[in-house]
Amino acid sequence: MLALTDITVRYGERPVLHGVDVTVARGELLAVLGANGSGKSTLLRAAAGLVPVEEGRVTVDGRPRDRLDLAVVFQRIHLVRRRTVLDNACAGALGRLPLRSSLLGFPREVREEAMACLDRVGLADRAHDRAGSLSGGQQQRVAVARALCQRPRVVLADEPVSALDPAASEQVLALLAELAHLEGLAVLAVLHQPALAARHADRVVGLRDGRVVLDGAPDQPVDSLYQVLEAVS
Ligand SMILES: Nc1ncnc2c1ncn2[C@@H]1O[C@H](COP(=O)(O)OP(=O)(O)OP(=O)(O)O)[C@@H](O)[C@H]1O
Repeated sequence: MLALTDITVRYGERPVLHGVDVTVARGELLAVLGANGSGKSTLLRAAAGLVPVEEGRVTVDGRPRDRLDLAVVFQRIHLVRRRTVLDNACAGALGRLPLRSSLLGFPREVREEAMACLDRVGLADRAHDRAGSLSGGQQQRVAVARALCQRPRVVLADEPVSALDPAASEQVLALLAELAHLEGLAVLAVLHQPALAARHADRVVGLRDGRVVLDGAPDQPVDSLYQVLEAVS
């Protein structure tokens, strides 16, 4: 479904991704692991079209990626805290609504769809509360509902649980896996916790210095990704 092929990204003169190939199948949760600075977020941003790709291509089902194909969930949860949970979920539909209709308030069918998305993440009963009154884990689930309301085929999650406690992290990862498995989405999640990836992902990709150095079973040893190269004396 999602294919990143031969992706090279440079920040100024410095290459940070060197011809990276990554695919995510429909119905699959792929975890991207790697040490700080290995290029995980840059890979996700390249997939989302948020950084210019010097070489390579991003396709969804073999076609050049369309902006609406992909929804992004960030580590820092960007909800409008003083608006309701439902309004925040509705915002996922903005990309396909004419400007005028969103200025007048979300149409009924969008509100119904957003309610269904909130139900999907287990938060329909909080729909009319202010988003800012929810816990961090609940807010991240609202962000997932907003992503779903975009009707994407691919979900890209950039360290979605880094700010959450262990129980909320398990819940959000389990939700992302469920969306992949039951809704047939391709989900790519950048993670800092190999143990979470082992429990929830279908496959892991490991990056080191902007290159893919492992790709396979989620419970394989990944220590080598985090080993600091010892200085040669
Ligand atoms: N906007 C930017 N301008 C210049 N260099 C950048 C920029 N963003 C990232 N980099 C550099 O690119 C490299 C890869 O960064 P990236 O954020 O993709 O790594 P990461 O694996 O996600 O790291 P972390 O785990 O710390 O979030 C790093 O050396 C970083 O300093």
